[in-house]
Amino acid sequence: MKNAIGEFPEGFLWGAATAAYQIEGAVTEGGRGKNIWDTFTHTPGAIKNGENGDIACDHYHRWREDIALMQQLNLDAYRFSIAWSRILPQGRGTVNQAGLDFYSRLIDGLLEAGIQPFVTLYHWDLPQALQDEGKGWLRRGIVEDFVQYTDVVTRAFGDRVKHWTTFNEPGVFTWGGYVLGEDAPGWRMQPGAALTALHHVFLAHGASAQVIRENVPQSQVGIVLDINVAEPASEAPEDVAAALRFDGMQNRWFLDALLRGEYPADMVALFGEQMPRIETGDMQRMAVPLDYLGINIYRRSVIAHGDELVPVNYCRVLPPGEHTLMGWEVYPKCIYDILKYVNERYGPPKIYITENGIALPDEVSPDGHVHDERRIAYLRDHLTYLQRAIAEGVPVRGYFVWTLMDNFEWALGFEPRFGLIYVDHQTQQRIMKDSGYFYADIAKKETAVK
Ligand SMILES: N#[N+]C[C@@H]1[C@@H](O)[C@H](O)[C@@H](O)[C@@H]2O[C@H]12
Repeated sequence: MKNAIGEFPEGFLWGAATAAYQIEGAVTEGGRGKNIWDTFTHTPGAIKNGENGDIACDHYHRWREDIALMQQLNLDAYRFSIAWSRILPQGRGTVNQAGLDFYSRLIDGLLEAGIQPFVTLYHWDLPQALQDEGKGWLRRGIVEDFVQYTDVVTRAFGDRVKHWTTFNEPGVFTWGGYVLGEDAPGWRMQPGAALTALHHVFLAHGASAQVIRENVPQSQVGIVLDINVAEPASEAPEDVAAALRFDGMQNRWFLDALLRGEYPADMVALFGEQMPRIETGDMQRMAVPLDYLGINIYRRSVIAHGDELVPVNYCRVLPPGEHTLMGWEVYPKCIYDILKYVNERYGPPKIYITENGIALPDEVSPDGHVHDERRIAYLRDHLTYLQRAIAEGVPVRGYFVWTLMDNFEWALGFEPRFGLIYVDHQTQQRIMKDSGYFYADIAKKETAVK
């Protein structure tokens, strides 16, 4: 198909992405159990401006309106996550039928609108009961809980949902949740805790993939990683070495483990005593074949030696130039660089760009519109580099903007606006931004030439 950016493969999917906790709200409705983000956001000082996702975008009640907006965007696909604690309020055991019913209605609505559902099983919102019972992902037994959750939802929706992502950004929620304290459950522990949690997530991923394939004929199974090419801040040996350690922690730890069944030797040596306990067969259990790799990409990573983050000892350098409301550099070539990096080293069968977008201080102009020219430029420039990577043979089969609508941006609350659709979080009014009209034009199918 051809559009204003250029030529894309036939069947290329134009989508947008969200996550349950960031948009649904209704946290005490429909039998939903408490999760770790409910707890974390109500912890004083944890979230900017003391904000939380109790209401968020009220998507739980407004999903029909939101599907209509997806149709206006000409979306082929919609990536969303299921809240584990809506399905299994205590994390395991009794299934909440009202939770299944909500997602069933959403999936039926998407299909009726001609939009393919791409489901993420876990986008950071662990049932609080599992956290309370045994420190959440630090307990190896959680793998069986995730298997039960996978079994319930794939039996319920596998007749209509074919694309299943097990985890979103496992590195972020383990490192952020168990080391940096920036994400739920907000623990500041040793990197060893994050590595142990991550090992159990990898095991849960492998076990979940098998259940998905057993329950869903013709399923497509993948995982979403935030991979990022590291550039040394200078030619100084300590910066070059720091960039290699960043590449090891940010990229090879995940790609080697999940695609090759081994942790990278240089990082194993670096972590030493902090390595997780690996039981016989673990590495084979996690390295199950994938139908696709999801990549979230926002920026490049310029890395220098740093003394804080022991033992990886790297820090990010922010180059001059345009920056987003997240304090991230705008560097569109990052999408080309990461796709070439992954394809040349790992050669996954299929890749989706599962998140790409920019946080801006969007405002409604007196004319009632949101003139977000910078987001249009960001999307246009990244898509241009994406098209170049595809033209050079990288098997990218779809692109999902982060995000459909302005939502709860975790520890930063509602201030960073990433949406194609503006949301007034007081009134819940939705307004299509100029970038939404731009994206709708990109995504629209060429009208058949009569
Ligand atoms: N920050 N930021 C925006 C975006 C976040 O809102 C998503 O939930 C994550 O998957 C990923 O970090 C990217």
